[in-house]
Amino acid sequence: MDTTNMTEEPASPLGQQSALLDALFPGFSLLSSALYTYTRIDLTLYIPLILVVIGLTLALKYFHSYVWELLDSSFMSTADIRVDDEIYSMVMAWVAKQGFARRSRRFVVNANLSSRNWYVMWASRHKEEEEEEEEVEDSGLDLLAKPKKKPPKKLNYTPSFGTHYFWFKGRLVMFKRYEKRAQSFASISEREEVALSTFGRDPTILKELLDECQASFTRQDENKTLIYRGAYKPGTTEPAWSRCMSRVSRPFSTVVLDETIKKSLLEDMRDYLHPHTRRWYSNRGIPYRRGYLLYGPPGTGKSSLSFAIAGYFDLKIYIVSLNSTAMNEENLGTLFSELPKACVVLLEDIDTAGLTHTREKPEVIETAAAAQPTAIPAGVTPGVPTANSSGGRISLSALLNVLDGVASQEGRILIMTTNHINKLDEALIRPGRVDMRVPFSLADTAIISTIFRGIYATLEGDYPATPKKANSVESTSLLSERAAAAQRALQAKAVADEKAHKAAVEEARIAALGEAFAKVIPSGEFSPAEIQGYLLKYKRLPDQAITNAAAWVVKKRAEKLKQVEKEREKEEKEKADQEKAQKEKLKEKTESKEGSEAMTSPTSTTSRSGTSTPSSEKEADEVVVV
Ligand SMILES: Nc1ncnc2c1ncn2[C@@H]1O[C@H](COP(=O)(O)OP(=O)(O)OP(=O)(O)O)[C@@H](O)[C@H]1O
Repeated sequence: MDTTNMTEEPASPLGQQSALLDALFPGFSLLSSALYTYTRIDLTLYIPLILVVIGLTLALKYFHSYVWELLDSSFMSTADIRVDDEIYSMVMAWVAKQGFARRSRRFVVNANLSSRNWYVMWASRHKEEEEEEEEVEDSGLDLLAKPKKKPPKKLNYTPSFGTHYFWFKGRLVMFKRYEKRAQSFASISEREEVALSTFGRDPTILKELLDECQASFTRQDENKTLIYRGAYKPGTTEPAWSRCMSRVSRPFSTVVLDETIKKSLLEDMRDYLHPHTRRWYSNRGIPYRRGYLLYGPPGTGKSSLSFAIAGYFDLKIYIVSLNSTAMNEENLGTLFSELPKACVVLLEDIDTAGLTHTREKPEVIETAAAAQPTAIPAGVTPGVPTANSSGGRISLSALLNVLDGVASQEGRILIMTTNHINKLDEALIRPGRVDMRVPFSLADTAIISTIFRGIYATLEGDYPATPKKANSVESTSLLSERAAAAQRALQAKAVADEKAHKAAVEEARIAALGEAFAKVIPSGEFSPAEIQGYLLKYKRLPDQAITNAAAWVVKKRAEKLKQVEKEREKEEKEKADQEKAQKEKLKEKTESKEGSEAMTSPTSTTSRSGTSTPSSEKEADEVVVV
């Protein structure tokens, strides 16, 4: 009897089906035979069941997404939020403060201020400001006390990709953050998309939510000047304004400037920004724009005044860096066309912007710009800079086109600052482009003492308030309520009077010291920035500042002399180098000319004069050339 066949394992029932199943589910036969060997379970028997389950799952998935899509398109309202729009930062900053974001199990964490996302910067900055406030409250008056060790910076959390649910005003809202697969080349933060949805066809609740996000964002910016700079939109080479920071608005009074100039500047701007003025301009066909030129030596307050103006009129400030490597006419035009209706546009140090000083050669740069209309990698503008003879990327004509062009938003205040007004082309500062010129000068006696008073005046919030004394009236329980109130009022008045008297005495003392200081500092020799820098070394020691002022003047003069000497040497060296280079160029030219003459000689020389050129005549030629 052949026992071999009896002891043999029964043939696997997979048989011929295995090839087909393997094609459908790779590795199926392997898995099935392994399962059969160890558990004696024949998977092929379950295939119909497995297929039904898979089919059902797919059908359910399809049905679910179909139903969801139907629901989404017919019964839901959705707000799509673009990541390159400011509202994105507003929504994310709001979301970061919500409970559902804090409880989220999958989240995005940001730690650093240099994050691309403005909302992170915003949130961190506000946290820092809150911490600073707390620090001020906690610290005493001991200025020599060792600073407390700061705790590590708090992290910011926002929900990660997926759908997150939360309640807003009794309605269920979905916060969806997902990846845009179409842009798989961009970084993950640039690919993301955000949307807010709610059930119901009425989107009012979403609009209310977005309003709240905006309100909470802007509430933090009260009394602040918002500063914007040109930047590329995330993941693109399209220029757009990007909010780079917000600063506590500088009170106009802290910029020291001739009072009449200040007053007329303010009146002019107030009139320009008046709601009726726009109509006045349009009725007369005059473009509703106004330009100001602030000129004067460095450190005299031009930028400070620009920021103070923006703060005073509660306008955003847009800073244009004409020197930026990524700036060209096209980008500048786009940025100007995207300015809001009323704002301050600041073109700083316009004389150093490398504008061509003529309007005759614009075609060179335009050709170059046309050849390179898009795809400017951040920080690089290939081709364009070389077209500009003075090294800038924008020609004067291009800038003028942008300033006057149809794309340039009406209603803006244009402020240009310069240290060298005489270096500017007349076309740039002609009336219509510059309607008011504001001179800034080195500090005279009045400015010196004003700066001194500004530094040493005791202002609200300089020091923590002294702890309140126990109210003696409270304890006198025998006094009637009315008498106690009267006494309290009297006491408060006495305290206020005493405070006012002390403040007046202190003010007079500082004013006298300011005058003494102004006598030591020569008028018209130092900029307000230099004087402020000196006084900051003696922040709380006005007497010492006066005592050491004369020595500072001597030191500063020596430094300035040295600087002038250095600059002169540099200029002389540059001049000598230029002359040398010119001579070498000429020499090369002459040599090549001689060479070509020698090659064509004697025919050419004979044809010119009929005789061979005598050496003396050749020398004479050379002299003429030189
Ligand atoms: N007129 C001024 N009044 C008050 N502060 C001033 C004045 N001038 C300069 N300062 C102080 O000096 C510093 C530098 O001033 P600012 O940047 O405004 O000068 P600037 O004229 O714009 O200089 P630059 O031409 O170099 O850009 C600031 O901190 C500012 O507070």
